[in-house]
Amino acid sequence: MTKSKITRDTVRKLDQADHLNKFRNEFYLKEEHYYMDGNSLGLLSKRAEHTLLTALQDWKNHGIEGWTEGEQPWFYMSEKLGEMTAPLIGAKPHEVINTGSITTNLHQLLATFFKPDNQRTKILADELNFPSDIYAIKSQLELHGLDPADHLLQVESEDGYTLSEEDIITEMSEDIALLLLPSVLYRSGQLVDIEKITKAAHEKGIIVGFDLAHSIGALPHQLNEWGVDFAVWCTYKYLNSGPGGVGGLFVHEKHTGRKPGLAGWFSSNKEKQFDMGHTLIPAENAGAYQIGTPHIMSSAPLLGSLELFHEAGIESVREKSLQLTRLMMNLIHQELYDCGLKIANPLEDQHRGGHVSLIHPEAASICKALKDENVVPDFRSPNVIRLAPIALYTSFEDVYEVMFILKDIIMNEKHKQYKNERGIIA
Ligand SMILES: Cc1ncc(COP(=O)(O)O)c(C=O)c1O
Ligand SMILES: Nc1c(O)cccc1C(=O)C[C@H](N)C(=O)O
Repeated sequence: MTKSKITRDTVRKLDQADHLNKFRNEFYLKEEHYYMDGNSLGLLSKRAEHTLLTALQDWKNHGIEGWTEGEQPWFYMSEKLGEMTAPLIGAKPHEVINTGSITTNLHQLLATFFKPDNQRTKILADELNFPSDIYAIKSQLELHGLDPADHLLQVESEDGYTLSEEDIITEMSEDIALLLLPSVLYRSGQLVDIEKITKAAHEKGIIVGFDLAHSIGALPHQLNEWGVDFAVWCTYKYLNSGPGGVGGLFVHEKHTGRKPGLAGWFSSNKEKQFDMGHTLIPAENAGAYQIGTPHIMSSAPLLGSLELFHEAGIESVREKSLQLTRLMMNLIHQELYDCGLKIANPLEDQHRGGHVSLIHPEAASICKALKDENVVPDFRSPNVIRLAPIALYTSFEDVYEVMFILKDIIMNEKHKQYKNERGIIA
């Protein structure tokens, strides 16, 4: 933690020295408004707006021919997005495709990779993962006639917020077929060591999948080098593709040719697709794991959004993100030490993702008070306030302002006028 006092002057100097500062103008930010929820839904950029409008224009100008004509031909958009995403996750272009959502892609890849046999019938996961992932695992087990109560193992958390990598490795027994973990835990923001876990699982003959929802666009990955078997993610968080934006998936090239568990005509080799045969000839790349017609209007914004990541560079994004979250934690130590807040995310750079996670017994009412003061946090039941300063559009001075607004709310008990319970969307 820093020793010298952080002042407004300190943070202004950080903003002046910030070479990502120029990207702020690319986004629709409201004046005097502090958006700290880009880990749930990122903000609209002008580039994303432009590529979405271009898709509409292509439809207007070309009708059905838009599949192959126009500025952004729809037939190849999922592959193009995959290519553009590959550098963000350390993948080869043919290992990535944008399609579906996290949950549907997870169903697809569990159907593809989970092949219980006499020896291996179990899936290893953790008790802190997002519910949808666990629901998908349970339904896939049931489709195989396996009872989740016996065949789903969930690594327990000691503190209710973080996982011990050693505990995960200890659970890797001979009867486990597949391991699924989040890269960054959605509540606490803990970053799991993907390389270490993958290596340990492979030594035990276990297939490894990761849910990158809370790390893609916030930090770099090396999925190909680390040998991860498959991964899924959404693009509406740090990648700013908009609500319901297209998801993505990665299948390591060592699995090229593996038959998709859930086939559809968009799993086809593109040259053969319109032969309309009843025997699927799958694409020879990650495209094989698509199912049906791509959702073009939910994919097009990502084209523009990814341009920004290419210009900024994911290493620089991570560097600034760490600086922002470190500043936030330092200000908590300096200004909010007696506000009853506890930092739930790991403090070390190599163990935390892109958001800061604060625990407070009145977290729900504090979040409501923050919203009324033009700060957008999010609340996760029962007691977590998540704050995500985003490298491409949050300034250091924004973080400073937010911390003083939070201090004022708690010290002056402004949150007491709100009910300490969640809203419908938390
Ligand atoms: C870790 C994680 N997994 C899964 C989901 C669900 O994703 P989707 O609704 O896009 O399928 C989310 C967020 O909604 C998430 O944060
Ligand atoms: N996917 C969401 C949605 O459809 C509505 C509201 C929020 C979300 C989210 O993405 C929540 C997010 N995954 C989380 O970490 O809590």
